[in-house]
Amino acid sequence: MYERAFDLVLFDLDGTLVETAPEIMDAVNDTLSRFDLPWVTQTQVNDWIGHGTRELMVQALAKVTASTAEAVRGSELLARIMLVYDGFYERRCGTRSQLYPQVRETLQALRAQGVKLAVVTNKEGRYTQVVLDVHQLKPLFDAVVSGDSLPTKKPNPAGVVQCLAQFGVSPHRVLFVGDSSIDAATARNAGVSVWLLPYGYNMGQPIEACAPDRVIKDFSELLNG
Ligand SMILES: O=C(O)COP(=O)(O)O
Repeated sequence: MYERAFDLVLFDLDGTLVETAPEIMDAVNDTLSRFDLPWVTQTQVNDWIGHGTRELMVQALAKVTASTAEAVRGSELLARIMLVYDGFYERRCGTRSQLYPQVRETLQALRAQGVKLAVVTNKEGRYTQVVLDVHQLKPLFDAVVSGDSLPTKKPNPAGVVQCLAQFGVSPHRVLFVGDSSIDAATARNAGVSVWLLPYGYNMGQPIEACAPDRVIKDFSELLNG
């Protein structure tokens, strides 16, 4: 039984709470089509998720224009692409994403135990809100920190530190639940425990390589631990 081992549990979003990659790929390819550029594959998109949507598009553009990420980052094309992506992502969001098994039930059970819950994602705020709204997740969280909420993103621990301060919780009472080496590094940088799920987006690497405190097979282990 969980028995309040943690007073605050922080969750990554993409690949942890929600399987988002299929519709992200759709929106990326909608956008690339609009600019007469070739499509990218699902595997490529999965491996680019983790550093925020803008960075994902940097990688996609570098790939399809045979350019470098550095050249794309400063380009005027990227700015125009992101504006177009916004519209396509709005339309695609909720069409092919889904909560992973037992996510809603587990979040509700943790709340019933008095555990504070927060999302700490590198996804930009405008996209985070769309995903949380579409899946009716907002009421389940006490705080949401997105990739552009603060001057830094994960693996910088600032988002975690902000949540600790907001809820007055010390690091040894905090758990980070994620799906990637970015989440593992974030938790370590903040001095909190980290449990990782193997089914998300970890840039093609096995989750064990991140050396989390635990690898859990699904959300039920957050309650039955
Ligand atoms: O949008 C991204 O690339 C990453 O989002 P995540 O931090 O929720 O995995």
